[in-house]
Amino acid sequence: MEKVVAVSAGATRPAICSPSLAEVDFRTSVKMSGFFNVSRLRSLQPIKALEESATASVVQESAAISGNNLCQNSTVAKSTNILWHKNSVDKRDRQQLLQQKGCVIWITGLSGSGKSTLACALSQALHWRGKLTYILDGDNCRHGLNRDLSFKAEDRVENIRRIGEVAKLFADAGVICIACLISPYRKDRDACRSMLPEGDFIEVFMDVPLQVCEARDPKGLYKLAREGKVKGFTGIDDPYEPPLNCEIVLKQMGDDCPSPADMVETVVSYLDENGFLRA
Ligand SMILES: Nc1ncnc2c1ncn2[C@@H]1O[C@H](COP(=O)(O)OS(=O)(=O)O)[C@@H](OP(=O)(O)O)[C@H]1O
Ligand SMILES: Nc1ncnc2c1ncn2[C@@H]1O[C@H](COP(=O)(O)OP(=O)(O)O)[C@@H](O)[C@H]1O
Repeated sequence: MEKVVAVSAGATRPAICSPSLAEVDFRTSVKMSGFFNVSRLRSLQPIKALEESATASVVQESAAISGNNLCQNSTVAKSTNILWHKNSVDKRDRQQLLQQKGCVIWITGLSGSGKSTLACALSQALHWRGKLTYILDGDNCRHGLNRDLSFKAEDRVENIRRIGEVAKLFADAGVICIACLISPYRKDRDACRSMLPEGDFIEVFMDVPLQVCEARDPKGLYKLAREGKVKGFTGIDDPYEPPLNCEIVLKQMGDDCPSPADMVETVVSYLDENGFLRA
């Protein structure tokens, strides 16, 4: 796997700015050409052939997209007598429409390491390039989808698994899905990786020292954890397992943390070089 280390802040990088007219025009034309491609595809393919291919590939599709590795995950499958329904519009069609490849950018790191800041800046930069993104933020998901989960180990495992499953659906929709959650356990991040086709899970490690995160402490939670008022806080009295071999490491160099714009550039370059920004 390729490892990219971000340069330290101080290097001159273009600032994130609003879209130019040329970019807006490009965006419009991408949408239009995508629409015509899919319409043409559908009109050329007889309905019967579509139905046959739908039935024939029940097993393949469920293995590729659904849960062929469900048993490796934390939950045991309890549903029985279920069949996978294949749709006539598939991931390739959606990617053609969007002129991009669906994938998951999984941002992991301590609280305060800058996960949400990067996710937000990255989503904005890609949006301006006409790319469809969606952010799954751990904090935000805990307001709804994962509101029943605490921070004890088994609930964190389930939090990671659910976000992994949702991220997989977004990637299948052709979207560049940005998941940003502490996800402290290596095994569970790897389980999310294994849900996706090879190469489509891009793990980004915010390699920021605990002291820096603690000094930032934007929510005051480190202070509460040090005072013993919040128990089981990651990095203080709960573990964080850094990735061993992830795609991108965004590392603090000396006293300088790379700026969000530098980090965005590193990730966008990776996406570009690996073909995710075209169909
Ligand atoms: N005990 C404990 N440990 C760590 N974090 C805590 C805890 N309690 C609350 N918070 C806040 O919840 C945010 C982390 O949620 P995640 O869903 O990303 O966590 S995890 O992946 O399930 O470990 C995290 O947000 P971020 O700072 O954005 O990471 C914290 O603000
Ligand atoms: N690259 C950066 N350099 C300096 N400060 C940053 C950087 N990224 C984020 N921050 C600041 O650090 C704090 C935590 O960032 P946040 O994105 O909320 O982290 P996380 O989502 O990992 O908890 C915020 O106050 C944010 O403004």
